[in-house]
Amino acid sequence: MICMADEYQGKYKLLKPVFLIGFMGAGKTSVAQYLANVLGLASIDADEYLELMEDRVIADIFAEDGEDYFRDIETRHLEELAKRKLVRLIATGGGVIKRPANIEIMHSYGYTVYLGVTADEAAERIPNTESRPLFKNIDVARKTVLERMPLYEAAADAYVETTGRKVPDICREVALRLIDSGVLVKVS
Ligand SMILES: Nc1ncnc2c1ncn2[C@@H]1O[C@H](COP(=O)(O)OP(=O)(O)O)[C@@H](O)[C@H]1O
Ligand SMILES: O=C(O)C1=C[C@@H](OP(=O)(O)O)[C@@H](O)[C@H](O)C1
Ligand SMILES: [Mg+2]
Repeated sequence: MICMADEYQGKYKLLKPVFLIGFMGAGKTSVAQYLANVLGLASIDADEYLELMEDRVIADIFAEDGEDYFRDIETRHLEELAKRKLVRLIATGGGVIKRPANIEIMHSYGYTVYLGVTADEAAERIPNTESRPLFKNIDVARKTVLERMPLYEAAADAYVETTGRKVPDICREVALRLIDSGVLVKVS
């Protein structure tokens, strides 16, 4: 495994918000946390923020009010996070690309990194799908990945494959892509 710590220790800053996009289980939440810790960046998980603001877990929002309602509040909170003065690494929810307005928000304020994963590997990573109402089962997940693939691709400024790779290795590639694109810069 490639260890990021030695190469990347030090202070880095983001010049604009970075949005991690990709299917459920791609590792958006894990990669945002790991990268933020190693590089000393501010980060936030859009789903966790939404749950905090709404005082309900996502599974309950879907069960009580349905997906359209969830998507409306997802857009509202995404825009709010994108506009914040403190520039962050933002782990989005896997369905963020379903609304063109969300893609517009991410592109007008920041930079998107698409973390690719196969449905089969995502299912191995998240055997308990209770908190992810749209994962349902492997057949639905395979179909959803296929349907969403063109949306992720169209929305992506950069692409990093995660299948068969560990989080530190993925983070190293994400960091390199962000440095190459000029979005991530070293300050000391
Ligand atoms: N590269 C990886 N290899 C193995 N397990 C992973 C990897 N990335 C994430 N995981 C695990 O998969 C699960 C889902 O990861 P998470 O970061 O929540 O994905 P997402 O936010 O994209 O849905 C978690 O249990 C996490 O520890
Ligand atoms: O793909 C989706 O439609 C969703 C993904 C989830 O986030 P993760 O991708 O972090 O699991 C969460 O936003 C919600 O359950 C809907
Ligand atoms: Mg997540």
